[in-house]
Amino acid sequence: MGYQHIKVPTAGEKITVNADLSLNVPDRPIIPFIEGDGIGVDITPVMINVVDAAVEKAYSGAKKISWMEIYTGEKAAELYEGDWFPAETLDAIKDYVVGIKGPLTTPVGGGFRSLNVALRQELDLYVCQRPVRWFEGVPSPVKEPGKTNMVIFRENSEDIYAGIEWKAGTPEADKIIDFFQEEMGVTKIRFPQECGIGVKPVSKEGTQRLVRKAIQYTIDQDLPSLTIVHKGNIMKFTEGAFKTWAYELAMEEFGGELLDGGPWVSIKNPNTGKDIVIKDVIADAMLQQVLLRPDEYSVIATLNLNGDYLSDALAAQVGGIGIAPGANLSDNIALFEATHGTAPKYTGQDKVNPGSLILSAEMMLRHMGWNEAADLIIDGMNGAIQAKTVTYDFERLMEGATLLKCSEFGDAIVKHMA
Ligand SMILES: NC(=O)C1=CN([C@@H]2O[C@H](COP(=O)(O)OP(=O)(O)OC[C@H]3O[C@@H](n4cnc5c(N)ncnc54)[C@H](OP(=O)(O)O)[C@@H]3O)[C@@H](O)[C@H]2O)C=CC1
Ligand SMILES: O=C(O)CCC(=O)C(=O)O
Ligand SMILES: [Mg+2]
Repeated sequence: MGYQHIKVPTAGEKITVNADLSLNVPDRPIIPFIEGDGIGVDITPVMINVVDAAVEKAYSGAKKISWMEIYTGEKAAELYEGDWFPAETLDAIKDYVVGIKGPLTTPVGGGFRSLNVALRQELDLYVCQRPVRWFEGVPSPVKEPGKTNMVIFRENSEDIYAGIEWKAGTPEADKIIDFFQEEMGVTKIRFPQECGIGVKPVSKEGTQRLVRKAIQYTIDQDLPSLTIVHKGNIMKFTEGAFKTWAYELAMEEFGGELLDGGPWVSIKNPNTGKDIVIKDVIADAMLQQVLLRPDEYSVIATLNLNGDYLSDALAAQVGGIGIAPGANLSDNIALFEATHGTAPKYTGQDKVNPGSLILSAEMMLRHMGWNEAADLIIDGMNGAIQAKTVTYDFERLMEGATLLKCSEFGDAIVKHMA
């Protein structure tokens, strides 16, 4: 395919997807990447160096990634004459099926809508998978951070996060308010004048495709429980329905049985014969549960906004969003990205922690079946942290640590690859 600005590497081949959704990964796959705005300029080159070093060390030249830069955000706007979200970026991700991105800026309270959310929506990347684990030695605000080991499955296409909203005072907002009041009998809009309106779509299909992935992951990884997190006591037909549909799926597709009359459900792991408990917790209570009793939670399935809040909160528990990785997944496309944003005050200072994006790349290598290279990244990360050679976010909380720049932390990870 001919692109306007994307330069396809001359060496390398596409990863392709088989009918059973497994991947064919050539020894020289072309991987598209978006550098990202703000600190993207700092962390993305470091991520690429670390991944290249791990792949070289693991396979001695027999495998190598051909990186292909694609553009969204500020860099795209410069290159594509004001187009922040070029169509060929989407084409490239669809075509190459595995990619990685740095963070992208979203203005608050006006301006354009989130490009991160737009990528998820346009590519129907309906799972946002965010693992939360502690690396020994990382400073944490809790006493026993090692007890926090969870994987969040955040619904990535629906909810109030879909961006269906109208500004206060516009004819559109007034029209919706009139409709609610005059045709739907709504009397609870406290101040109908100058009132913004947002819509929260939550569907059975959207819920169940997310929960199906979360349950399958719990089975495949031989984990003990899945917790549905919702605010269904208040938002009955959106968050409450999410809970109901999640339990229904566990019963209907995974042979679940009610525990003590329900609503908790038990399913059997078909691979190990062990029981898996499917339970639910209301979202506000969950925020205190994960702090006080983290070892009772393993896999979490939740709605888009809850998942956004919970992933930053849990990241803080194990050392902060400097090392919180993530993946956006559809059935055949995977776009990996850090949990954090563009941290604009640090742009270009070679200062921030590249760990989040590096660990996102580690997830990408596992997705590709390159586990040896992924293992080296984990070894390198462990080694750099245990040597107390870390970026500012850890250094300021550790005793006797050496402060490294972003790029130097990347070098330390490479040095400590076993
Ligand atoms: N997926 C994406 O691309 C995302 C994009 N965004 C966007 O990013 C922009 C900025 O958002 P903001 O709310 O400030 O959140 P950020 O996640 O960008 O930053 C908040 C704080 O988190 C810490 N932090 C973030 N990244 C790192 C890192 N790599 N290493 C160490 N510390 C880090 C810093 O803390 P400290 O000040 O203590 O040093 C920083 O000030 C917004 O436009 C937002 O929409 C936000 C989230 C996700
Ligand atoms: O798109 C954005 O700007 C923010 C997204 C975000 O916070 C997230 O997905 O975790
Ligand atoms: Mg977030």
